[in-house]
Amino acid sequence: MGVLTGRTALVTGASRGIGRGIAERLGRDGARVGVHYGRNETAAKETVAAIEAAGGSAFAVGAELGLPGDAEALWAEFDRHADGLDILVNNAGIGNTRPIQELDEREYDKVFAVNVKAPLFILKHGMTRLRDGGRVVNISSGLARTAVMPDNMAYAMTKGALDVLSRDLSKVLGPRGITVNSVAPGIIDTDNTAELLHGSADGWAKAAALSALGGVGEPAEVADVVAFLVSDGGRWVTGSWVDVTGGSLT
Ligand SMILES: NC(=O)C1=CN([C@@H]2O[C@H](COP(=O)(O)OP(=O)(O)OC[C@H]3O[C@@H](n4cnc5c(N)ncnc54)[C@H](O)[C@@H]3O)[C@@H](O)[C@H]2O)C=CC1
Ligand SMILES: Cc1ncc2c(c1O)C(=O)OC2
Repeated sequence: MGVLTGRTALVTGASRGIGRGIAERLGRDGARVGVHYGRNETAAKETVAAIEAAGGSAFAVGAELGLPGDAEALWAEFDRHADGLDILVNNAGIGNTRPIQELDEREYDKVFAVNVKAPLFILKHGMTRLRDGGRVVNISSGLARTAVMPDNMAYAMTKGALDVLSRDLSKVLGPRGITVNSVAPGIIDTDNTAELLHGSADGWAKAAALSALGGVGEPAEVADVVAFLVSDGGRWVTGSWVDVTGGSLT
């Protein structure tokens, strides 16, 4: 019996990276996990298989985000597998945008559609499916609170907006005992940061130097904090912004 036995979770963008790490952890803790993906069904099925191989239960939920009607399409797909849920993790996101000098309206609209609009409407349509006492975690970024990478400003702006969603929605859902928090990773070793970390000889060392702990994070380090917030132990933490940057903001 895990601490989440009997709960149902949905993790968006769980086919790889941080989302996959969170999905695998919640599965190990006993939750039945909806593994959402945009296009890569094969990778999502690998995540489902990994959860099952570890003794857990999971199902894949396909829906491309950033398009009109995306949230309703996601829930229609989710409803085929489960009757309501206890835990929603909005993790899917586009991790990089070009510097303001090169940014065009298309790129701006896309990153806001995926990183801000989709979580808001996933929550609007998911609130009715989320059971009382439930949990919402939105994956933000340390960049919402530091100007260390101003060339990625449009991306950072989306996470600032997402943090306001976490804060204000905590008041809306609080009366139902549902907590809503942002979890903000620093640099984590994923496909999204492959160019930053491995694209130059000193990429990894420069990234590690940003953190007080002198390292680069792994998806499991984010997943461990999410696992706490969604457990019973996290019941009095809501509307909060949890720094999981390894001390990159100090
Ligand atoms: N890797 C890092 O250093 C950091 C990542 N983050 C955030 O963590 C979250 C996950 O990032 P990573 O695992 O690093 O990235 P990743 O690029 O490896 O994974 C992103 C996930 O989001 C999904 N996704 C992206 N666009 C989508 C769309 N249009 N429709 C449906 N799904 C879509 C992808 O399918 C993928 O599963 C993102 O919200 C990112 O902003 C925050 C801080 C640092
Ligand atoms: C603190 C910090 N440094 C670098 C990066 C992020 C971050 O949060 C991020 O989200 O993508 C790259």
